[in-house]
Amino acid sequence: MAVKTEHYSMSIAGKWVGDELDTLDVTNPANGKNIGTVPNGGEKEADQAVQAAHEAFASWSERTSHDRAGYLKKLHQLMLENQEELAQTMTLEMGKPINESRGEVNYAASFIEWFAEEGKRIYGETVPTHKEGKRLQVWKKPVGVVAAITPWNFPAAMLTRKMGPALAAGCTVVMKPSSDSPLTAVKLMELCEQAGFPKGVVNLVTGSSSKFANVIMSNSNVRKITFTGSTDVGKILIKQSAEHVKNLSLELGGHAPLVVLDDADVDLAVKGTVASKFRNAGQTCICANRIYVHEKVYDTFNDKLAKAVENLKLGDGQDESVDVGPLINQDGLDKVKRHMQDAVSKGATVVTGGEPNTEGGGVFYEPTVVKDIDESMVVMQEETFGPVAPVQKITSDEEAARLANDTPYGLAAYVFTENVARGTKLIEKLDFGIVGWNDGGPSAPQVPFGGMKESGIGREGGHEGIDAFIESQYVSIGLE
Ligand SMILES: NC(=O)c1ccc[n+]([C@@H]2O[C@H](COP(=O)([O-])OP(=O)(O)OC[C@H]3O[C@@H](n4cnc5c(N)ncnc54)[C@H](O)[C@@H]3O)[C@@H](O)[C@H]2O)c1
Ligand SMILES: O=C[C@H](O)CS(=O)(=O)O
Repeated sequence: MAVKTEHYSMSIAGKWVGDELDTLDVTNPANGKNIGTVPNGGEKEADQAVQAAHEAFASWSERTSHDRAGYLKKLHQLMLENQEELAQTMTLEMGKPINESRGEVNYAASFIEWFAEEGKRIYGETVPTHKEGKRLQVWKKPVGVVAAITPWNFPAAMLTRKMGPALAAGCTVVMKPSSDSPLTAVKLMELCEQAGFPKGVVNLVTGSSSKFANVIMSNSNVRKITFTGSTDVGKILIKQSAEHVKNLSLELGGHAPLVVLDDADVDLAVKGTVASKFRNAGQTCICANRIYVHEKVYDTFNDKLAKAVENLKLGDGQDESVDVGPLINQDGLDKVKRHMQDAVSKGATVVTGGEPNTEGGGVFYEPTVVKDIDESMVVMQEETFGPVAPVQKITSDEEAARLANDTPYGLAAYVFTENVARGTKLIEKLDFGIVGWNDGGPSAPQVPFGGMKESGIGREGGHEGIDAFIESQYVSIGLE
């Protein structure tokens, strides 16, 4: 794809705006080249977007769910028709291999499709009365204006996983993507415009996150804030939300354990480990971060995993044959290097990989397997967010459960065993919102995705995913 440095705009109240503002550069992490600029929006633009969403809310929420579904289904169709442009944009701005980007577009579109229909199933209740002359009902209504803040690692899916249910429920939306990957959001906004969403129903602001947060936390017209990103930022937002008791949904960081028991199908476990660990160069919230392998299969697993990892091709995601792209930026590379230096200094052994590669201005790290790991190493304590598979030996199911749960995080976990009883008993002990059992890729639009402990509050996707955008209104009807 020919890369030209283009300026892109924000969209507020159906108008493309912000061209008078300073700009933020968007950089291709595979080569460090500037691929575009977006407006560096501030509090004024955030306020304007909230006002536009507020003014559009009454008419949008009064439409029927079937009418709203029509717009969402049109957006779904446009996303699939424009899959290649969305995917190419995604790969250019955040490095994901092009085939993964194409997959993400389909995944992102699936949330729009699924929630177009789910919006038709927002049922109220009639509650048996306790008193003659009274009738008790529970009505469901859209929460109102929704502010959505999203991360860079899934530039399309993290937005549609929020805007899909929000719009289906009758809410209007103000989106603020990561400044590391705003261009996919711009393209998505263009498709919303083509789908015919009324002006102000969907708005896109780019620029300062903290200024955007200041506005959405203090503006009474914002009734819901939905955030996906790191636990550290999530904690900042929780504190900020206290002053006006803002309704928050949080999808935060992970540090997934992956447990291989001695009766596991080792080939399947290796396949699942590669699928989970090296997707998006290890930069997903549910990547296996800590791998625990029973001593009886430890050597076999490590040998097979190393062979599989050595077959992974590292390079520019625009190359169709590449399996692992760059990290998002130098900070991401530095964190991976820090984790590896700490592990090796404490006795870990690199089985394959283990080196950074910044040739041509990119920020790459070789797909890596490292063994002789123990829990004192930082790689087993902090989310690495990179293509490093640290493997620690275990001797029992009990030790597996103890080590797996020994983390503030609780997003995803993986268990490989062929024994139903062992798997059931182990998974029941795990404090994680998502568990892959003999499966390294659990995500889907129709299931509740989210974490326990410091991995978040609430769920996205599935029946539960639309609840975040609905208020229950109890109506007590006197018939005297
Ligand atoms: N649980 C999930 O579903 C999920 C999904 C994707 C990513 N993540 C997590 O996100 C992290 C990686 O993404 P990231 O680097 O973009 O995370 P991040 O927390 O640095 O940024 C996320 C978003 O928040 C914005 N932001 C940053 N500081 C802010 C502030 N003070 N106030 C308001 N907004 C602010 C950023 O601009 C970005 O848009 C990882 O921890 C990953 O596990 C979680
Ligand atoms: O990075 C976090 C994403 O939610 C992972 S997934 O694409 O939903 O599996």
